Amino acid sequence: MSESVRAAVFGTGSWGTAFGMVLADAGCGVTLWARRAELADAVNSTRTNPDYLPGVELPETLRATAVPAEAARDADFTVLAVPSQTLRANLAAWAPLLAPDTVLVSLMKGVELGTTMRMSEVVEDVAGVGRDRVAVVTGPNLAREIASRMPAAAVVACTDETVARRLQAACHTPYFRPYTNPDVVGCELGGAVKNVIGLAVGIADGMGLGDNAKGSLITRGLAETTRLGLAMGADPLTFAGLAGLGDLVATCSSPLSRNHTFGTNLGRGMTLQETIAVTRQTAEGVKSCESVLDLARRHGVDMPITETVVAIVHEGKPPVVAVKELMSRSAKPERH
Ligand SMILES: NC(=O)C1=CN([C@@H]2O[C@H](COP(=O)(O)OP(=O)(O)OC[C@H]3O[C@@H](n4cnc5c(N)ncnc54)[C@H](O)[C@@H]3O)[C@@H](O)[C@H]2O)C=CC1
Ligand SMILES: O=C(CO)COP(=O)(O)O
Repeated sequence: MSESVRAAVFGTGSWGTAFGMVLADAGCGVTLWARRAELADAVNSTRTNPDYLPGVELPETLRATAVPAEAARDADFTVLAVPSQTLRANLAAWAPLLAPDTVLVSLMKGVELGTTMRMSEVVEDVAGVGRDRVAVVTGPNLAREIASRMPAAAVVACTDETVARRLQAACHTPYFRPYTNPDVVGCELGGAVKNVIGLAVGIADGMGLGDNAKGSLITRGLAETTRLGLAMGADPLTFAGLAGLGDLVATCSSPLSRNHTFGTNLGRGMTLQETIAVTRQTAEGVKSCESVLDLARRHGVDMPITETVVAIVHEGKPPVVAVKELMSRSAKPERH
Protein backbone atom coordinates (compact mmCIF):
# COMPACT_ATOMS: atom_id res chain seq x y z
CA MET A 1 0.00 0.00 0.00
CA SER A 2 1.38 3.39 -1.00
CA GLU A 3 1.99 5.70 1.94
CA SER A 4 0.33 8.48 -0.02
CA VAL A 5 -3.13 6.99 0.65
CA ARG A 6 -4.93 9.26 3.13
CA ALA A 7 -7.84 8.30 5.34
CA ALA A 8 -10.05 10.41 7.58
CA VAL A 9 -11.94 8.63 10.34
CA PHE A 10 -14.89 10.52 11.82
CA GLY A 11 -15.47 9.13 15.30
CA THR A 12 -12.73 8.41 17.84
CA GLY A 13 -14.70 5.80 19.78
CA SER A 14 -13.59 2.20 20.09
CA TRP A 15 -14.14 1.05 16.52
CA GLY A 16 -13.20 4.32 14.78
CA THR A 17 -9.88 4.30 16.66
CA ALA A 18 -9.19 0.59 16.15
CA PHE A 19 -10.02 0.76 12.44
CA GLY A 20 -7.87 3.89 12.13
CA MET A 21 -5.07 1.81 13.60
CA VAL A 22 -5.69 -0.93 10.99
CA LEU A 23 -5.49 1.64 8.18
CA ALA A 24 -2.30 3.10 9.64
CA ASP A 25 -0.75 -0.38 10.04
CA ALA A 26 -1.67 -1.03 6.39
CA GLY A 27 0.37 2.03 5.39
CA CYS A 28 -2.21 4.84 5.15
CA GLY A 29 -1.79 8.28 6.66
CA VAL A 30 -4.76 8.58 9.04
CA THR A 31 -6.46 11.51 10.77
CA LEU A 32 -9.11 10.79 13.37
CA TRP A 33 -11.79 13.36 14.07
CA ALA A 34 -12.79 13.51 17.74
CA ARG A 35 -15.82 15.37 19.05
CA ARG A 36 -13.88 16.62 22.07
CA ALA A 37 -10.62 18.56 21.64
CA GLU A 38 -9.26 17.04 24.89
CA LEU A 39 -9.53 13.55 23.42
CA ALA A 40 -7.80 14.63 20.17
CA ASP A 41 -5.03 16.21 22.28
CA ALA A 42 -4.70 13.08 24.40
CA VAL A 43 -4.39 10.86 21.29
CA ASN A 44 -1.67 13.13 19.86
CA SER A 45 0.29 13.56 23.06
CA THR A 46 0.02 10.06 24.58
CA ARG A 47 -0.40 7.94 21.40
CA THR A 48 -3.31 6.22 23.14
CA ASN A 49 -7.06 6.70 23.33
CA PRO A 50 -7.48 6.71 27.11
CA ASP A 51 -11.28 6.93 26.98
CA TYR A 52 -12.07 4.09 24.56
CA LEU A 53 -8.98 1.86 24.19
CA PRO A 54 -6.85 2.41 27.30
CA GLY A 55 -3.48 0.69 27.20
CA VAL A 56 -3.36 0.31 23.42
CA GLU A 57 -0.39 2.05 21.77
CA LEU A 58 -1.42 3.79 18.56
CA PRO A 59 0.82 4.06 15.46
CA GLU A 60 2.83 7.24 14.79
CA THR A 61 1.07 7.71 11.46
CA LEU A 62 -2.29 8.18 13.17
CA ARG A 63 -3.12 11.74 14.25
CA ALA A 64 -6.27 13.23 15.75
CA THR A 65 -8.02 16.57 15.44
CA ALA A 66 -11.28 18.10 16.63
CA VAL A 67 -11.52 20.21 13.47
CA PRO A 68 -13.62 18.37 10.84
CA ALA A 69 -12.11 20.23 7.85
CA GLU A 70 -8.63 19.23 8.96
CA ALA A 71 -9.58 15.56 9.14
CA ALA A 72 -11.42 15.62 5.82
CA ARG A 73 -8.68 17.34 3.81
CA ASP A 74 -7.35 15.28 0.83
CA ALA A 75 -8.81 12.05 2.19
CA ASP A 76 -9.02 9.19 -0.32
CA PHE A 77 -11.27 7.39 2.16
CA THR A 78 -13.63 9.13 4.57
CA VAL A 79 -14.59 6.63 7.24
CA LEU A 80 -17.73 7.18 9.33
CA ALA A 81 -17.81 5.68 12.83
CA VAL A 82 -20.37 7.57 14.91
CA PRO A 83 -23.56 6.09 16.41
CA SER A 84 -26.00 5.31 13.58
CA GLN A 85 -28.78 7.57 14.81
CA THR A 86 -26.41 10.57 14.79
CA LEU A 87 -25.02 10.03 11.30
CA ARG A 88 -27.51 12.17 9.36
CA ALA A 89 -26.99 15.33 11.40
CA ASN A 90 -23.23 14.87 11.63
CA LEU A 91 -22.72 14.13 7.95
CA ALA A 92 -24.85 17.12 6.93
CA ALA A 93 -22.26 19.32 8.66
CA TRP A 94 -19.28 17.42 7.22
CA ALA A 95 -20.53 17.01 3.62
CA PRO A 96 -19.35 20.44 2.38
CA LEU A 97 -15.85 19.66 3.72
CA LEU A 98 -15.34 16.30 2.02
CA ALA A 99 -12.48 15.89 -0.44
CA PRO A 100 -13.67 15.62 -4.05
CA ASP A 101 -13.93 11.97 -5.18
CA THR A 102 -13.39 10.66 -1.64
CA VAL A 103 -14.89 7.22 -1.00
CA LEU A 104 -17.24 7.24 1.99
CA VAL A 105 -16.89 4.19 4.20
CA SER A 106 -19.48 3.18 6.78
CA LEU A 107 -18.38 1.19 9.82
CA MET A 108 -21.80 1.55 11.42
CA LYS A 109 -24.18 -1.31 12.21
CA GLY A 110 -27.60 0.23 12.49
CA VAL A 111 -30.80 1.21 10.68
CA GLU A 112 -32.10 4.77 10.92
CA LEU A 113 -35.22 5.22 13.05
CA GLY A 114 -38.18 6.66 11.16
CA THR A 115 -36.76 6.34 7.64
CA THR A 116 -35.61 2.68 8.06
CA MET A 117 -32.64 3.58 5.86
CA ARG A 118 -29.43 1.59 5.98
CA MET A 119 -26.34 3.63 6.80
CA SER A 120 -25.04 3.59 3.21
CA GLU A 121 -28.40 4.95 2.09
CA VAL A 122 -28.16 7.77 4.63
CA VAL A 123 -24.65 8.52 3.34
CA GLU A 124 -25.84 8.64 -0.30
CA ASP A 125 -28.79 10.81 0.70
CA VAL A 126 -26.90 13.32 2.81
CA ALA A 127 -23.58 13.52 0.94
CA GLY A 128 -25.30 13.40 -2.46
CA VAL A 129 -22.92 10.75 -3.84
CA GLY A 130 -23.62 7.69 -5.99
CA ARG A 131 -23.57 4.19 -4.48
CA ASP A 132 -20.29 3.47 -6.30
CA ARG A 133 -18.63 5.94 -3.90
CA VAL A 134 -20.00 4.35 -0.73
CA ALA A 135 -18.50 1.26 0.90
CA VAL A 136 -19.21 -0.70 4.06
CA VAL A 137 -16.77 -2.54 6.33
CA THR A 138 -18.38 -5.19 8.53
CA GLY A 139 -17.89 -8.67 10.01
CA PRO A 140 -16.74 -10.21 13.31
CA ASN A 141 -14.62 -7.26 14.43
CA LEU A 142 -14.78 -6.64 18.16
CA ALA A 143 -12.76 -3.44 18.44
CA ARG A 144 -10.77 -4.39 21.52
CA GLU A 145 -9.46 -7.58 19.89
CA ILE A 146 -8.55 -5.79 16.64
CA ALA A 147 -6.77 -3.09 18.66
CA SER A 148 -4.71 -5.89 20.27
CA ARG A 149 -3.84 -7.01 16.72
CA MET A 150 -5.58 -10.35 17.21
CA PRO A 151 -6.47 -11.96 13.85
CA ALA A 152 -9.84 -11.31 12.24
CA ALA A 153 -11.46 -11.42 8.82
CA ALA A 154 -13.89 -8.78 7.57
CA VAL A 155 -15.96 -7.82 4.55
CA VAL A 156 -15.55 -4.73 2.38
CA ALA A 157 -18.83 -4.26 0.53
CA CYS A 158 -19.30 -1.92 -2.41
CA THR A 159 -21.28 -2.16 -5.62
CA ASP A 160 -18.17 -0.97 -7.48
CA GLU A 161 -15.62 -3.78 -7.43
CA THR A 162 -12.67 -1.48 -8.16
CA VAL A 163 -13.51 0.70 -5.17
CA ALA A 164 -13.96 -2.39 -2.97
CA ARG A 165 -10.52 -3.67 -4.03
CA ARG A 166 -8.88 -0.29 -3.33
CA LEU A 167 -10.34 -0.22 0.16
CA GLN A 168 -9.46 -3.88 0.69
CA ALA A 169 -5.82 -3.05 -0.08
CA ALA A 170 -5.94 0.02 2.14
CA CYS A 171 -6.96 -1.96 5.24
CA HIS A 172 -5.23 -5.32 4.72
CA THR A 173 -2.71 -6.09 7.47
CA PRO A 174 -1.16 -9.30 8.86
CA TYR A 175 -3.94 -9.41 11.48
CA PHE A 176 -6.89 -7.95 9.50
CA ARG A 177 -8.00 -9.88 6.41
CA PRO A 178 -10.76 -8.17 4.40
CA TYR A 179 -12.75 -9.94 1.68
CA THR A 180 -14.78 -8.04 -0.92
CA ASN A 181 -18.53 -8.58 -1.43
CA PRO A 182 -20.79 -6.68 -3.87
CA ASP A 183 -23.89 -7.34 -1.71
CA VAL A 184 -24.08 -4.09 0.26
CA VAL A 185 -27.71 -4.66 1.33
CA GLY A 186 -26.96 -8.11 2.79
CA CYS A 187 -23.75 -7.00 4.50
CA GLU A 188 -25.42 -4.03 6.17
CA LEU A 189 -28.47 -6.00 7.27
CA GLY A 190 -26.23 -8.73 8.69
CA GLY A 191 -24.42 -6.15 10.82
CA ALA A 192 -27.52 -4.30 12.01
CA VAL A 193 -29.69 -7.33 12.82
CA LYS A 194 -26.91 -9.23 14.61
CA ASN A 195 -26.95 -6.51 17.26
CA VAL A 196 -30.64 -7.27 17.89
CA ILE A 197 -29.97 -11.01 18.05
CA GLY A 198 -26.97 -10.24 20.30
CA LEU A 199 -29.38 -8.54 22.71
CA ALA A 200 -31.68 -11.60 22.61
CA VAL A 201 -28.80 -13.99 23.32
CA GLY A 202 -27.55 -11.73 26.10
CA ILE A 203 -31.02 -11.73 27.69
CA ALA A 204 -31.10 -15.56 27.50
CA ASP A 205 -27.60 -15.76 28.99
CA GLY A 206 -28.58 -13.37 31.79
CA MET A 207 -31.59 -15.56 32.55
CA GLY A 208 -29.31 -18.64 32.66
CA LEU A 209 -31.12 -20.40 29.81
CA GLY A 210 -28.04 -22.30 28.61
CA ASP A 211 -26.20 -23.02 25.41
CA ASN A 212 -29.02 -24.82 23.58
CA ALA A 213 -31.05 -21.62 23.85
CA LYS A 214 -28.04 -19.66 22.56
CA GLY A 215 -27.56 -21.99 19.57
CA SER A 216 -31.27 -21.87 18.82
CA LEU A 217 -31.42 -18.05 18.98
CA ILE A 218 -28.33 -17.63 16.79
CA THR A 219 -29.71 -20.01 14.16
CA ARG A 220 -33.28 -18.73 14.15
CA GLY A 221 -31.95 -15.18 14.37
CA LEU A 222 -29.96 -15.82 11.22
CA ALA A 223 -33.09 -17.34 9.62
CA GLU A 224 -35.13 -14.19 10.25
CA THR A 225 -32.25 -11.98 9.08
CA THR A 226 -32.06 -14.00 5.86
CA ARG A 227 -35.85 -13.73 5.34
CA LEU A 228 -35.62 -9.95 5.61
CA GLY A 229 -32.57 -9.88 3.36
CA LEU A 230 -34.31 -11.94 0.67
CA ALA A 231 -37.30 -9.58 0.74
CA MET A 232 -34.91 -6.66 0.28
CA GLY A 233 -32.95 -8.18 -2.60
CA ALA A 234 -29.88 -9.37 -0.69
CA ASP A 235 -27.92 -12.50 -1.64
CA PRO A 236 -28.87 -15.17 0.94
CA LEU A 237 -25.30 -16.55 0.88
CA THR A 238 -24.07 -13.29 2.44
CA PHE A 239 -25.75 -14.33 5.69
CA ALA A 240 -23.70 -17.56 5.82
CA GLY A 241 -20.57 -15.39 5.56
CA LEU A 242 -18.60 -13.04 7.78
CA ALA A 243 -21.23 -10.28 7.76
CA GLY A 244 -23.91 -12.75 8.89
CA LEU A 245 -22.95 -15.89 10.78
CA GLY A 246 -19.39 -14.69 11.49
CA ASP A 247 -20.48 -11.53 13.25
CA LEU A 248 -23.36 -13.25 15.05
CA VAL A 249 -21.05 -15.87 16.55
CA ALA A 250 -18.49 -13.28 17.69
CA THR A 251 -21.13 -10.98 19.16
CA CYS A 252 -23.21 -13.66 20.84
CA SER A 253 -20.23 -15.36 22.47
CA SER A 254 -18.22 -12.37 23.65
CA PRO A 255 -18.38 -10.39 26.87
CA LEU A 256 -16.71 -7.60 24.84
CA SER A 257 -19.93 -7.08 22.85
CA ARG A 258 -21.89 -4.11 24.17
CA ASN A 259 -25.16 -5.49 22.78
CA HIS A 260 -24.59 -8.90 24.33
CA THR A 261 -23.68 -7.31 27.66
CA PHE A 262 -26.67 -4.96 27.52
CA GLY A 263 -28.96 -7.98 27.02
CA THR A 264 -27.26 -9.93 29.81
CA ASN A 265 -27.92 -7.10 32.25
CA LEU A 266 -31.60 -7.02 31.25
CA GLY A 267 -31.83 -10.81 31.54
CA ARG A 268 -30.36 -10.63 35.04
CA GLY A 269 -33.21 -8.37 36.05
CA MET A 270 -31.86 -4.83 35.66
CA THR A 271 -34.38 -2.30 34.41
CA LEU A 272 -33.85 -0.54 31.09
CA GLN A 273 -32.84 2.66 32.88
CA GLU A 274 -30.35 0.82 35.11
CA THR A 275 -28.90 -0.94 32.08
CA ILE A 276 -28.54 2.30 30.11
CA ALA A 277 -26.86 3.90 33.13
CA VAL A 278 -24.11 1.24 33.24
CA THR A 279 -23.57 1.22 29.43
CA ARG A 280 -20.94 3.77 28.41
CA GLN A 281 -20.61 2.91 24.74
CA THR A 282 -22.94 2.51 21.80
CA ALA A 283 -25.19 -0.58 21.86
CA GLU A 284 -26.80 -0.05 18.45
CA GLY A 285 -29.40 -2.83 18.78
CA VAL A 286 -31.24 -0.96 21.53
CA LYS A 287 -32.48 1.61 19.03
CA SER A 288 -32.15 -0.37 15.83
CA CYS A 289 -34.41 -3.19 17.05
CA GLU A 290 -37.31 -0.79 16.46
CA SER A 291 -36.18 0.27 12.99
CA VAL A 292 -35.42 -3.35 12.00
CA LEU A 293 -38.92 -4.36 13.09
CA ASP A 294 -40.35 -1.43 11.16
CA LEU A 295 -38.37 -2.55 8.10
CA ALA A 296 -39.66 -6.12 8.52
CA ARG A 297 -43.26 -4.92 8.69
CA ARG A 298 -42.82 -2.73 5.60
CA HIS A 299 -41.58 -5.81 3.73
CA GLY A 300 -44.18 -8.19 5.23
CA VAL A 301 -41.52 -10.34 6.91
CA ASP A 302 -42.06 -12.20 10.18
CA MET A 303 -39.21 -11.56 12.68
CA PRO A 304 -40.34 -13.07 16.01
CA ILE A 305 -37.01 -12.72 17.82
CA THR A 306 -36.68 -9.06 16.85
CA GLU A 307 -40.32 -8.51 17.90
CA THR A 308 -39.55 -10.13 21.26
CA VAL A 309 -36.49 -7.91 21.81
CA VAL A 310 -38.56 -4.79 21.07
CA ALA A 311 -41.24 -5.98 23.52
CA ILE A 312 -38.68 -6.58 26.31
CA VAL A 313 -36.54 -3.48 25.72
CA HIS A 314 -39.16 -0.90 24.80
CA GLU A 315 -42.49 -2.21 26.04
CA GLY A 316 -41.43 -3.53 29.44
CA LYS A 317 -42.43 -7.15 28.77
CA PRO A 318 -40.83 -9.38 31.43
CA PRO A 319 -38.25 -11.69 29.78
CA VAL A 320 -39.83 -14.79 31.38
CA VAL A 321 -43.19 -14.01 29.75
CA ALA A 322 -41.49 -13.20 26.42
CA VAL A 323 -39.66 -16.56 26.36
CA LYS A 324 -42.88 -18.43 27.08
CA GLU A 325 -44.65 -16.63 24.22
CA LEU A 326 -41.77 -17.15 21.77
CA MET A 327 -41.71 -20.89 22.51
CA SER A 328 -45.47 -21.40 22.30
CA ARG A 329 -45.98 -19.94 18.81
CA SER A 330 -47.62 -22.37 16.38
CA ALA A 331 -45.39 -25.19 15.10
CA LYS A 332 -43.99 -24.90 11.58
CA PRO A 333 -41.39 -26.39 9.21
CA GLU A 334 -37.80 -25.19 9.75
CA ARG A 335 -37.46 -23.52 6.35
CA HIS A 336 -40.29 -21.03 6.81
N1 LIG B 1 -16.86 -1.38 18.90
C1 LIG B 1 -16.89 -2.40 18.05
O1 LIG B 1 -16.37 -3.47 18.38
C2 LIG B 1 -17.55 -2.27 16.73
C3 LIG B 1 -18.45 -1.26 16.46
N2 LIG B 1 -19.05 -1.17 15.24
C4 LIG B 1 -19.98 -0.12 14.92
O2 LIG B 1 -19.26 1.10 14.82
C5 LIG B 1 -20.11 2.19 15.15
C6 LIG B 1 -19.40 3.07 16.16
O3 LIG B 1 -19.24 2.28 17.32
P1 LIG B 1 -18.08 2.45 18.38
O4 LIG B 1 -16.92 3.18 17.87
O5 LIG B 1 -17.85 1.12 18.92
O6 LIG B 1 -18.88 3.31 19.45
P2 LIG B 1 -18.33 4.06 20.72
O7 LIG B 1 -19.47 4.24 21.62
O8 LIG B 1 -17.11 3.39 21.21
O9 LIG B 1 -17.89 5.49 20.11
C7 LIG B 1 -18.79 6.34 19.47
C8 LIG B 1 -18.07 7.57 19.03
O10 LIG B 1 -19.03 8.48 18.49
C9 LIG B 1 -18.99 9.70 19.23
N3 LIG B 1 -20.34 10.23 19.32
C10 LIG B 1 -21.34 9.87 20.15
N4 LIG B 1 -22.43 10.63 19.92
C11 LIG B 1 -22.09 11.47 18.94
C12 LIG B 1 -22.76 12.51 18.28
N5 LIG B 1 -24.01 12.82 18.57
N6 LIG B 1 -22.10 13.17 17.33
C13 LIG B 1 -20.82 12.87 17.01
N7 LIG B 1 -20.14 11.90 17.60
C14 LIG B 1 -20.76 11.21 18.55
C15 LIG B 1 -18.41 9.36 20.57
O11 LIG B 1 -17.82 10.52 21.15
C16 LIG B 1 -17.39 8.30 20.17
O12 LIG B 1 -16.22 8.91 19.70
C17 LIG B 1 -21.42 1.59 15.66
O13 LIG B 1 -22.37 1.62 14.63
C18 LIG B 1 -21.05 0.14 15.97
O14 LIG B 1 -22.14 -0.74 15.81
C19 LIG B 1 -18.77 -2.07 14.25
C20 LIG B 1 -17.86 -3.07 14.45
C21 LIG B 1 -17.18 -3.25 15.71
O1 LIG C 1 -20.02 -5.28 15.86
C1 LIG C 1 -19.31 -5.73 16.73
C2 LIG C 1 -18.42 -6.90 16.52
O2 LIG C 1 -18.34 -7.24 15.17
C3 LIG C 1 -19.31 -5.12 18.07
O3 LIG C 1 -20.43 -5.53 18.75
P1 LIG C 1 -21.05 -4.59 19.89
O4 LIG C 1 -21.45 -3.32 19.21
O5 LIG C 1 -22.17 -5.38 20.43
O6 LIG C 1 -19.96 -4.37 20.88
